[in-house]
Amino acid sequence: MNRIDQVFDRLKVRKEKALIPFITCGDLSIEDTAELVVKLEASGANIVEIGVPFSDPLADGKVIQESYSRALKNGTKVKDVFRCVELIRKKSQVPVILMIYFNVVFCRGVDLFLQEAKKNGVDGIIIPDLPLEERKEIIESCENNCVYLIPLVAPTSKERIKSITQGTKGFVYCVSSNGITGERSQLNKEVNEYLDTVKELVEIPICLGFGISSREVVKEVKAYCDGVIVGSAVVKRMVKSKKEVCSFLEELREELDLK
Ligand SMILES: O=P(O)(O)OC[C@@H](O)[C@@H](O)c1c[nH]c2ccccc12
Repeated sequence: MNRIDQVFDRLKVRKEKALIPFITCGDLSIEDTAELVVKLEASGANIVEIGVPFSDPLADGKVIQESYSRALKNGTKVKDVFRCVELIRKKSQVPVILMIYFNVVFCRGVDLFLQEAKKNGVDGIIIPDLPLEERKEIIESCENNCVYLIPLVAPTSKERIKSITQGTKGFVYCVSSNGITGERSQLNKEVNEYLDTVKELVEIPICLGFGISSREVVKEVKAYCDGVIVGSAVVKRMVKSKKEVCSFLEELREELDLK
């Protein structure tokens, strides 16, 4: 069974929500990135999303763009990302999802990429710029390797939500608002209705990401989704100190667990 399903099954029984931090691979050293993932799990993360640095991250805001630039400057390549997951697997079974731009997968070769992902212990991938025409080939290869392709839906997806999510597994990533990643002081007011709409259309868990940067925002949305994804707010703290990221996660965990 895929580790992502195991996590959501467990959370469902306990009536808990998933906390999913995003970090860039290779902004810190590969060893430190792996060590941080283990610490994030101990601080309350249920799944970890790891960004594969890319030179032209068109869906990302300033914080993640700059983190990717530093990681690329450090020489981070796809093989280093796999090595990082391999290191994580020596110490932890936390589900790992790679956030990766299509070009990087394509250059490696879809099948080869997914075989390596599986071999090193990756559980899912998110490809924000995946053209629908290319999806079939990727989904097939994902199936063969038991790696889940996590679909992304946005408030503008509307009647396409069903087709975007069809045949996908793990969870649906609901983007809170159009635009790029990055902290927002407030989420758009209709986010709860949008989450209710998605929930009605899909059978797998739904998680919300984009602009979740504080305990207050988590409090507002937690009842409407099965988990939250927190990127820029984590990356910003990660470069300051690992301790700071961990206490931030503990705070969000506490909020999610408040009934
Ligand atoms: O940074 P934010 O606003 O907290 O959003 C999560 C996000 O960082 C992470 O899931 C992510 C990083 N890069 C992406 C590209 C597309 C979709 C999602 C992402």
